Amino acid sequence: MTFQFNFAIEEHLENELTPPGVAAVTVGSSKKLSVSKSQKEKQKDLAPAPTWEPKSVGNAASCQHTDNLCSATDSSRLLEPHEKQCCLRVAKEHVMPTDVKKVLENKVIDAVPGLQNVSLSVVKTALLKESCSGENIVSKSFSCHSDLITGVYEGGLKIWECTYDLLAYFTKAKVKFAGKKVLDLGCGSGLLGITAFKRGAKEVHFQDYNGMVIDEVTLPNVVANCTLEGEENDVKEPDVKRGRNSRVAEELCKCRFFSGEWSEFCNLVLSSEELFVKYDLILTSETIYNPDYYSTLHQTFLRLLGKNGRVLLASKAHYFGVGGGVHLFQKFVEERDVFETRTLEIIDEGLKRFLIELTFKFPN
Ligand SMILES: C[S@@+](CC[C@H](N)C(=O)[O-])C[C@H]1O[C@@H](n2cnc3c(N)ncnc32)[C@H](O)[C@@H]1O
Repeated sequence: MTFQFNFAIEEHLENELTPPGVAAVTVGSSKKLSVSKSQKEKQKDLAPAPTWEPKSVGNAASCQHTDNLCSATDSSRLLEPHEKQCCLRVAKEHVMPTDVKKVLENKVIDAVPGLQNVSLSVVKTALLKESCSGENIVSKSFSCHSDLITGVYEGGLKIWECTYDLLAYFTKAKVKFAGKKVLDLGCGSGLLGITAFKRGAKEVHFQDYNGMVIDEVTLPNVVANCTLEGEENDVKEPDVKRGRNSRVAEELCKCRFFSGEWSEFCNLVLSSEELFVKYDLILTSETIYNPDYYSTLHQTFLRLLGKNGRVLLASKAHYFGVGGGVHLFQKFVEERDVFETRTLEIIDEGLKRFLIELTFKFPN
């Protein structure tokens, strides 16, 4: 296991935050941190080296080769006592500001094939500078050398590679979104939901564990993809501009944003409308890494998926360090006997990855 920290940060921050025994190395234009040799050797014992080898998944994903996952016990050593208990993060709906352009203030836009995405390194640097405000997930993740801290930060400030697998599948399999109600579950950057939205979904809901991810990444990404297109032909006439702005606002009303733990999120959405219409499609990428969450995740599908709906799930075969993976999850689902699982695709290059569909076994 290569134990690298993927955040690009400014040098002065790095000096302040580099824990003892950790060496900073420069890779290309971004700084990466690696743990001291003895820690690295320990990690080697935990995971077979070849499975951690970098792989290429196209331009956009090429900088995100490795996942640094630490188990609950590993990460809890670095947490405050109150954070060590597994807490149910309360769910909350995040409302789109009236002036949508405000969401993009201080954001730098990166190119992801066919989509806009705020630069995650810029977001992380800004969050680090804000030091202790908010959830402080970036500095905690930094201290843990991990892309995940169980119950504190669940990885939404990175685009995980299975997102790209699912995006490619949408095109290859001509997945239909028109008129559908879609949930991007564990959305992080929200690229799956954004694609569904751009391809005609009737309504798209985005959920992430961390409110900060929704505010700093998901919302800006939705706005960027809704408003930036055709910006270069920007019109000067106020009437035309007003018309277009109201059309954008109308479009954005089709999106809703939620943070919080899955069972709390279910309670919130189910009670948010008198007659909640369940989702036709639940899209979810890299959300089955932790077996402790399987029961809640299964319940979420059960409670929120329409009877003829389907879940499209993308995952690595196995997540070293946390223990989850496709076979374990499929076994869990089979034992519950509620959903049928079908393997749609196996991507067998670099880290083995799977695309899976879940549908109700007995829709009636
Ligand atoms: C590894 S990240 C993947 C992010 C994104 N789907 C991607 O592929 O880039 C896992 C996501 O699942 C969500 N998540 C994981 N466990 C969760 C839980 N127990 N409750 C709520 N959200 C959870 C996190 O918010 C996070 O965004």
